[in-house]
Amino acid sequence: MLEVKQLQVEIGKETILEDVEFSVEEGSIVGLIGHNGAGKSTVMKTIMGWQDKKEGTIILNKVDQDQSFVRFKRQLAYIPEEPFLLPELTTMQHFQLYGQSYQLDEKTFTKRAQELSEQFEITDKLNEYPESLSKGMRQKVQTICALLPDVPLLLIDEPFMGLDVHAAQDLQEMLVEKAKKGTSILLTSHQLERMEELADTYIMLHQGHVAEHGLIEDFHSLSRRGTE
Ligand SMILES: Nc1ncnc2c1ncn2[C@@H]1O[C@H](COP(=O)(O)OP(=O)(O)OP(=O)(O)O)[C@@H](O)[C@H]1O
Repeated sequence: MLEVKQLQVEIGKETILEDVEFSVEEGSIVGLIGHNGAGKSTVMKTIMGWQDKKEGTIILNKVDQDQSFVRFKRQLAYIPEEPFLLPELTTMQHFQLYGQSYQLDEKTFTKRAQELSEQFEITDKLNEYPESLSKGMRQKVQTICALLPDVPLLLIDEPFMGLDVHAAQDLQEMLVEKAKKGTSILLTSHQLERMEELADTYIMLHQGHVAEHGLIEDFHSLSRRGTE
């Protein structure tokens, strides 16, 4: 589904990612794990095209990022670590912007926007601008934007960070449901217990390299062994 090959990223003179290779299967949840600064967000941003790569190929459902960027991009949605909302748009206008850019038909858009707003309990915030929302609410708006379209791949950076316990649990269940229906999910989280519950496989980055990868059960035993 997603194939990342020989990815190299430089920022200024520094090599941030070197020879990063991994793949994500259809309907699987892959946890991208690593210390602060390991390169997790850079992987996400490079897949999104927010960060240039020096070398490597990124292919999603046979569409090469370098050859057909618009077709590539329409197949994925991203929830960045920090909510990235436009100050001049209300919550609903953000949803509409995403609905249009992913070409959702009106009926599907209205149904999903309503369902997700109810699930995330922000129906009373639809006409508010980002500056009057709390951080957690902005995170919810950003999350809903990414969940509105049914894309083959979701990239999610620290999805549970700003969310309260209930919202985090709801989101976890929604992601599992999405994956069951065939969506592939690549996510980062420092909340390793949640990652162990959610992910099928893991990729551990260390200083811009893939240090380890495997089934999440094996990560579980490794992390336990480390604390014993
Ligand atoms: N715009 C930038 N300019 C310079 N260096 C950067 C920039 N963005 C990232 N880096 C560097 O790239 C490295 C990887 O950063 P990245 O944000 O990908 O790490 P991360 O694994 O997501 O960390 P965290 O867990 O703290 O979110 C770090 O050393 C960081 O300082």
